[in-house]
Amino acid sequence: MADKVVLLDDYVSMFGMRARVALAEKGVEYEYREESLQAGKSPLLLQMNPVHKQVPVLIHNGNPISESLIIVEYIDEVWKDKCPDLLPAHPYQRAHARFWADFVDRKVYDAGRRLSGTKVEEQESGKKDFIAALKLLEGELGDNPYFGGENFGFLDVALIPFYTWFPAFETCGNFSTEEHCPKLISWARRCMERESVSKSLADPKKVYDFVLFLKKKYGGQ
Ligand SMILES: N[C@@H](CCC(=O)N[C@@H](CS)C(=O)NCC(=O)O)C(=O)O
Repeated sequence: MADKVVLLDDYVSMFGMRARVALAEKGVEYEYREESLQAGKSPLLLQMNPVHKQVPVLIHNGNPISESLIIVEYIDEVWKDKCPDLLPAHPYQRAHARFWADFVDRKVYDAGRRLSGTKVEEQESGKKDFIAALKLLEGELGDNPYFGGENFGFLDVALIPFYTWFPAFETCGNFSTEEHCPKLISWARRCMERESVSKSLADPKKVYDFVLFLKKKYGGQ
């Protein structure tokens, strides 16, 4: 029997984009179900992710998998024969890739949320922390084409969706990521040359519109 794969997602979600990129890398066909979170959560989302009630959720033959990094690992393990593994083979390198992906969630996401948020007192510290986190990631990239070395891998999948949010962050914080982290921007452009990435990521203009919508909703300027 053919696999039935469904992705519950929100178009502008950086976490959902990770699942989309990983599925595209592996050439997995799936049904995309947009959860318009502003309009409320669907009964299916609440049933499939009763703990966090968040997207993305991957439903594979009826079994739900939540949390974007866990989803990417799951996709990598299940569709092994489709393309080179996203996670490295060596346990130390796997741990290293997971460490930096976790860093993206703790530092980059958190700083971006603050810098594009509505609390003026948090915006400046968010901007400072965002640039500092990207500089650390740029150091981790070094002179490699990808975080996975020569091959596009797990940390590339974890970070590249944030690139679609950069214009919104830059406009909110009045700065240029490229001025601070030119090598990281070259990396992002390299990733965008992959069809699996370019066809899976959101349009940055729509992301920016979403940020403006949130600002208006929660009372920012
Ligand atoms: N750690 C989660 C974060 C997921 C997340 O924050 N999803 C957001 C959309 S970007 C969501 O569903 N928000 C609705 C809510 O939290 O109620 C992951 O990596 O999947």
